[in-house]
Amino acid sequence: MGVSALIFRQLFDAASSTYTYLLACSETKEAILIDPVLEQVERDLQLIDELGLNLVQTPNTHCHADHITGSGKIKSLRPGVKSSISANSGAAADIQLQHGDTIKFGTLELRVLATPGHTSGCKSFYLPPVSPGSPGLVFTGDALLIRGCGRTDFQEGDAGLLYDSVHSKLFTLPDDTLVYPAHDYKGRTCSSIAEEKAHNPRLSKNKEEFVEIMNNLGLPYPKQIDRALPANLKCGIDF
Ligand SMILES: N[C@@H](CCC(=O)N[C@@H](CSS)C(=O)NCC(=O)O)C(=O)O
Ligand SMILES: [Fe+2]
Repeated sequence: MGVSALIFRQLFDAASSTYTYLLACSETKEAILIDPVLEQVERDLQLIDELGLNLVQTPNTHCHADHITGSGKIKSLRPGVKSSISANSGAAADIQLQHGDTIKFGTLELRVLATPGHTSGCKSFYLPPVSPGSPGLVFTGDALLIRGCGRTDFQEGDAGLLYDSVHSKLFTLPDDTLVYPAHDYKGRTCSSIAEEKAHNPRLSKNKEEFVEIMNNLGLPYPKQIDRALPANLKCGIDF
């Protein structure tokens, strides 16, 4: 399998600072779209069509609190597409993901890793190296952000659990694994496991210090939370 086996695009929603990821198998053209955003569905489907891809699934890393998922709208426009999210997110989806599952697209597959703590249903998606010497990719949702992590003050948040998830499931991946988060608020696009182990100002601390930091973030609630959470429990239908 060569490097060109993977087609990969990182897409951005400026209103919520959310990253959506398009991954496709270059051999079969089967594609998945991780964490689509409702307001960007037309843009993303246009790109998929322009690249000649066949979208099969829209995996969500978790039940988002700051924006509405595009999964429901995509399903209404492309009835063959399946939505997916963690089984213990409480959210409706065609496929309920569990730790250890795989998400297949053509000859490639993502491994589902349970990384709870920001929410109890948070999952990360790991794509092992597609060719010898190339790095794996991990899509970390809000569990691990670049030089940060998801907040733990709502949606079943649990700072100690998040620390254990990141250290046991993400920091044990190969150091050169590229980290692609669900958000960045400072214009950064990508990191690596080695970088985050060394320089993440929260997660490089010990667990006690981490919990203390997380309990004192003092962040305002996301602006769209009251609209986003009920909609995302219904696969992104806005009431
Ligand atoms: N200002 C934004 C929301 C910012 C925010 O709370 N982001 C979340 C991820 S979305 S649930 C978070 O976990 N942030 C951690 C951090 O350290 O910033 C809005 O109003 O939407
Ligand atoms: Fe979140």
